[in-house]
Amino acid sequence: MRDSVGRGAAVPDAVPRPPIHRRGAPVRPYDPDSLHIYDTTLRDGTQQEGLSLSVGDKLSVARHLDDLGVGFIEGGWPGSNPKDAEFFARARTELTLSTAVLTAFGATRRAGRAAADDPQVAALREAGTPVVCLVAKSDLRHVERALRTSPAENLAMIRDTVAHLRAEGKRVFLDAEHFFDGYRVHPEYALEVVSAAAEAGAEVVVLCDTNGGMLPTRIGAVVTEVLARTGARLGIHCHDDADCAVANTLVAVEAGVTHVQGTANGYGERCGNANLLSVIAGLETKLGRAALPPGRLQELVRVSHAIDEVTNSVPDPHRPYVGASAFAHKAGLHASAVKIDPDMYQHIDPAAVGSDMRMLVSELAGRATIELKGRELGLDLSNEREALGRVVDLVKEREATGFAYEAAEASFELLLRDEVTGRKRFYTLESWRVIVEQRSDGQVVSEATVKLTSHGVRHVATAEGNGPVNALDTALRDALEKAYPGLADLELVDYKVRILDGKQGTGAVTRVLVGTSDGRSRWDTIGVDENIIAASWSALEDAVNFGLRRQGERADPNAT
Ligand SMILES: CC(=O)SCCNC(=O)CCNC(=O)[C@H](O)C(C)(C)COP(=O)(O)OP(=O)(O)OC[C@H]1O[C@@H](n2cnc3c(N)ncnc32)[C@H](O)[C@@H]1OP(=O)(O)O
Ligand SMILES: CC(=O)C(=O)O
Repeated sequence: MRDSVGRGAAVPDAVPRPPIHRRGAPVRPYDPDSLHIYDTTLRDGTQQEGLSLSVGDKLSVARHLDDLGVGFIEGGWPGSNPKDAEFFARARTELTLSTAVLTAFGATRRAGRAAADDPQVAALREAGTPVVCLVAKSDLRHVERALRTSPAENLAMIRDTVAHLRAEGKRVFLDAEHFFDGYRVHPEYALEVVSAAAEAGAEVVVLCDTNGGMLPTRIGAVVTEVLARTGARLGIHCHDDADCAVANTLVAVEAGVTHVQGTANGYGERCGNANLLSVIAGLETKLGRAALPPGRLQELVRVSHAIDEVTNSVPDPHRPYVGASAFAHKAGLHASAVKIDPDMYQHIDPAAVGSDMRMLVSELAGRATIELKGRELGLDLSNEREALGRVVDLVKEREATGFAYEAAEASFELLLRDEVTGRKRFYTLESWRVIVEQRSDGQVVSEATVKLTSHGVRHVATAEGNGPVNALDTALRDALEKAYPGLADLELVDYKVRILDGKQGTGAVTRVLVGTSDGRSRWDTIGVDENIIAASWSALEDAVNFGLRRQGERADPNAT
């Protein structure tokens, strides 16, 4: 066998592959003590620009995290502000955690002061949590320039504060701030910080990439060295400024850390923290480490979205594992392979994290895409090669004129069902008309008239609306409601317009997307035309037709 550049090198026929743990049970059993999953959403997560949580919100996020099964929830910095202090006070009576342990975060004592007399340390003591996480400087430059104290006093601040809190009966973790930057310039001092903390009784020393600029190779190498030279139990806390926080965290685990910190959805200061949800998924599905109690990984998507809801964040569809697009397939070639085996274009089984595979129909689709989409819609199209070809052609033709079916799945479903199960119509349209009138008092009113025939009866309806589309929608439904009273349940809930550049030589076209709800579910339809009202009409007609099909209404056999 020759290689692709013809060098004639021997290539083994079968390259042995490393095991992939993505479908089987984790290799190591769940043991929350041997691998700490430490969430800092309520502390570092709230350092994100634009994110501010009430005490009630914080309690609610804590419940979601506990539901997921993380080992530790850092509730905040009790010495920082009244809200965080109140959180810990209310947590005592209002928060019952089943898997997680609540922790309080704060700094070591101030320079030149006894730990017992430091008000900030007192707040940590009084927070009432069994665990305290201290932040300490481990970069000599920060000791000298930010703390403005001596290297020895910084070590004393660490020892005293850890020992004091241990004597108070607390478990202590220590976040070694700027560890990786400090280690590069003054490795011996950074190691002294780790040893000082561990010797004073810190259970875990957490190496922090505070500025988020590290790359995985560096993290792996430093963790290996620090473990070998200190023997301390190590943790990892990474920021995402170089877009490597999750990778850095996983590499640190492979190098031997047994405590990982991160935030839900990666919220956090500047570019955010390591997304703990991705870290958990990576640990479980790729490294064979059980990060959560059995059965909880399937809650990942739900918990991610629930926390987005509380924090008032728009879920990013492209988030790995939990985003709506994480297992959505658009390219026809991908779909053709996925049809044979979803593993061919998926790095894990979406069900493992509580997600689903989805097919996106667009101009990039092929027959396999449509067949799989049909399967999602309950249609077996495996023996419908010709119909599939027609649908692919229709989709491509229409998308070339401005349609975008991936945003309007209901319109696609109508198109597909028309092609494979036959047209189903509920009325014959005679005409529609809209008048927009400005009256002498300055008021602008819209009035629409729709004329149609359904089951042999002609209906004419005129309606006013606060705009031409609203008037048309009302008139269409008024006209049809006698034949189909169930239409009263439908409501137009979203309306979006986009002007698209025309193809060569033609004018610009308008794409209208309409969202409709029946109070239980929502569907999206599309219309495209040079005229905005005509585009809206098409989208409204699809919305009504889809609603009537969904309600199982009887079609009009004479409708055209
Ligand atoms: C890397 C991280 O993300 S760590 C978490 C950072 N989070 C926050 O800062 C949010 C909460 N912070 C706060 O509410 C306030 O900054 C407080 C209450 C902690 C302190 O407020 P202030 O007393 O007004 O001090 P200020 O914020 O200006 O400066 C921080 C002080 O802490 C000192 N400090 C910083 N790190 C440490 C440490 N690890 N141990 C002891 N002292 C420290 C600084 O030297 C500075 O001291 P100075 O007042 O003598 O100059
Ligand atoms: C402790 C912490 O949040 C950091 O070093 O980034």
